[in-house]
Amino acid sequence: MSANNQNVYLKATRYGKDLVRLMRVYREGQTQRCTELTVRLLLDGAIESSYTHADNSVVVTTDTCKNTVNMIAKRSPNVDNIELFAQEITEHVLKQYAHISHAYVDIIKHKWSRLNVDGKPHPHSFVRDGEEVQTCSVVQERAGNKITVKSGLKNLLVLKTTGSAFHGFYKDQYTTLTETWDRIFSTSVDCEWVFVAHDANTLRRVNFPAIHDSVKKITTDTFATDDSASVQATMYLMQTQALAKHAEIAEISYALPNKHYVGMDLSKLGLENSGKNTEIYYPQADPSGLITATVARKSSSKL
Ligand SMILES: O=c1[nH]c(=O)c2[nH]c(=O)[nH]c2[nH]1
Repeated sequence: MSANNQNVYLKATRYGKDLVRLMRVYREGQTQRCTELTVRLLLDGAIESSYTHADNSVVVTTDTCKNTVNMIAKRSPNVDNIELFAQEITEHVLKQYAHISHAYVDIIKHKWSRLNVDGKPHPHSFVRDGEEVQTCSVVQERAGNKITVKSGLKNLLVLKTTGSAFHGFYKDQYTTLTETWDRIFSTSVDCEWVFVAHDANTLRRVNFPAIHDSVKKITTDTFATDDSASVQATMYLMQTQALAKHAEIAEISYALPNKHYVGMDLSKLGLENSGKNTEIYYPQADPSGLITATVARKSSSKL
């Protein structure tokens, strides 16, 4: 049966190349820098006929999408500034292909930190010191040359051994959790913030790496120093501080798993391991709590 006979329509399209992996090395005399990325480039536009009429003439191949990422990486001085690099890709795509109306770039930047040898930064050696990644998501639209930029950090694993409580929660016949005034708090930070401006020139002036470092510092400083009443309350504190400090950020979202560490019952071994004497915990793989929130400005400020 032909699809044209059905009472259906093509509602949304988007295609391109995912998992484009690359390592960019910058050689600056004796010192070298490197950036490892995983990139996704998706396109949309006047491409309906490729789905509905097998018309490949409108298809910029996904192979070309991969080539585009690698070509821009080769000629760009900004690969380590992933938000700028992503904008260079979206801008190229809209200039090059008149029938493409939207370009979507998502980037994951993997962690390589410079190694120290005898206390000195080594010129060309690096270490993967943690699974934390930096992310960004850029959408550029031909109409009005509108650009949306999101930045993020993911998989930042943190833990504190005290300074966290959880009590006064809603109780009914299904509640078995005991209240605590002192517990381990551990989470893997997943955070994303959206920038206010919508044109390329304004966004070019934003110092994305500095804002990333600042949001990370607000996150870790607040995590460490807040006398936490709950994951919810600590998260909200992080969000309000990030918005207070950075006028460029329109809204900020977190997803924080509550990675439970449960005090072990060692009473059968004749050992006291409860209350203030809890020293041995079981790190529970699952389930974990999952607390999320987005905090935005009531009236969006301008850059
Ligand atoms: O900080 C917390 N928030 C919750 O919503 C919750 N629920 C729970 O069982 N423990 C916790 N901890």
